[in-house]
Amino acid sequence: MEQEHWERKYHLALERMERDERDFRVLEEGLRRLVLRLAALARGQGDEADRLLDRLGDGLRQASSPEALDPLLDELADAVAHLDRSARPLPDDALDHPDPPGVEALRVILQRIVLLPAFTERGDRLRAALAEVRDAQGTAILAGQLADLVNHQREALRTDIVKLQDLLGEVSGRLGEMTRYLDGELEGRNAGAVEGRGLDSSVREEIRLLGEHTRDAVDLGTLQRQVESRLEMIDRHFKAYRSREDARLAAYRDRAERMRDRVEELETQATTLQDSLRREHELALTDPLTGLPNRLAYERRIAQSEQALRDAGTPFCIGAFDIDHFKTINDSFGHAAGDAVLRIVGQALTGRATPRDVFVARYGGEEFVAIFDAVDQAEAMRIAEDLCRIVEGLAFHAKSRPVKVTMSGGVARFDATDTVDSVFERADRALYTAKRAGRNRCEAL
Ligand SMILES: Nc1nc2c(ncn2[C@@H]2O[C@H](COP(=O)(O)OP(=O)(O)OP(=O)(O)O)[C@@H](O)[C@H]2O)c(=O)[nH]1
Repeated sequence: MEQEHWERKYHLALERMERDERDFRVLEEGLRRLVLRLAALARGQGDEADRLLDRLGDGLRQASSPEALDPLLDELADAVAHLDRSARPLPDDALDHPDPPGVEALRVILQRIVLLPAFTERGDRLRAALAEVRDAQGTAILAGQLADLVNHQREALRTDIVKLQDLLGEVSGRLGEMTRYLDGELEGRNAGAVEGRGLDSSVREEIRLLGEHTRDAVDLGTLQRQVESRLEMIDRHFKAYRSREDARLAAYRDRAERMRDRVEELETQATTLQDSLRREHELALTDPLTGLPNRLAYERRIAQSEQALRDAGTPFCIGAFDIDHFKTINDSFGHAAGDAVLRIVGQALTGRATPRDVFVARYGGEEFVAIFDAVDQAEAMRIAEDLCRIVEGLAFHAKSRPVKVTMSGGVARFDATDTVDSVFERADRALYTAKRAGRNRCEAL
């Protein structure tokens, strides 16, 4: 509202000045006529002066502006200065008399001049000068002064108008820019909203003061100073706001940067932790000697098979395996050789010869356990015997001597009434049956 108020005020001032300029044009025309009439009055002072007055008359009719008459007026004043002192003076009452028309016109124009505030001082002087006009010389000088005055005021007026237009352009541009900036700020950013509102109210206050101070400004200079000082204040608020905003943004970026670093650090830690947990988990489920799944892994795995049987009716069997006369290997070739046998047998049981869906784990000591998913007992037996053949086929040497390694197995199918323990117990019994039956073979129960 305040902005609208003073903008309207400036536009009014501009209109007034344009009106004044039109008045000046009328004034200029009046001056032209006045000089012609004064020239007519001055006629008869001498041939030289008359010739000049003729030229002045022509010049006045053709000249586009009073400045163009300056040289002629100078010439005229010069010629008049050299006239015979006894030349005929103007009649004493020439200025008071309603006639001749030149004097009346002069009066009218002077009245207009003195009505304009900017002319008051000069108008008074002109009026005084007018009272002194008694002869052609005085007439020419007065005409020159009038021309000067009009030119001077018209130039000053034009300069003022240009200045005012520049000022208005600057004010509108600056405020427009600021308004757009503030609109964007207040709309888009919550964090900066408080600061933005602070700036907004400061700017509004400055605009209010601007309106208040300029309301009473009487001339363009004062108006300009007021506007400039208010704009300077607005600029200062704006810059302070921008520097606070920049600082806030820098702090925010810094915080964001630190947070990103921290998140990266946490992500790395989480990955490391995950890796180590996975390793721990694998270790917990792996037999360290053979690298095979251990008994715990077997227990988890058989729970899954049991679940598949209960959910989808998928049958499965298990096999219990034990290396034959393992104690003898230990006793004959040492515990390390026994360990080597365990490793080699373990690798053979989980190697390429074993079907992919057969799960084999080290159960403990020299015992292994297998889960045969989705097969009946006969198929499980066939696979178990294959495994025994694989072990039998291993070429193991200890102390450069070939050592015969064989394995016996017992197979049991997981029945609906079975538990993990009961099925294992049956497979184990089948294993001992195989042992009793001569080893290196498999039995099923
Ligand atoms: N080297 C080694 N020996 C083990 C390990 N675990 C158990 N043993 C040995 O394995 C042997 C098992 O022997 P037994 O249970 O008597 O049976 P066996 O000699 O295999 O005879 P059968 O099973 O009847 O054929 C024992 O001597 C244990 O000390 C092990 O991790 N490494």
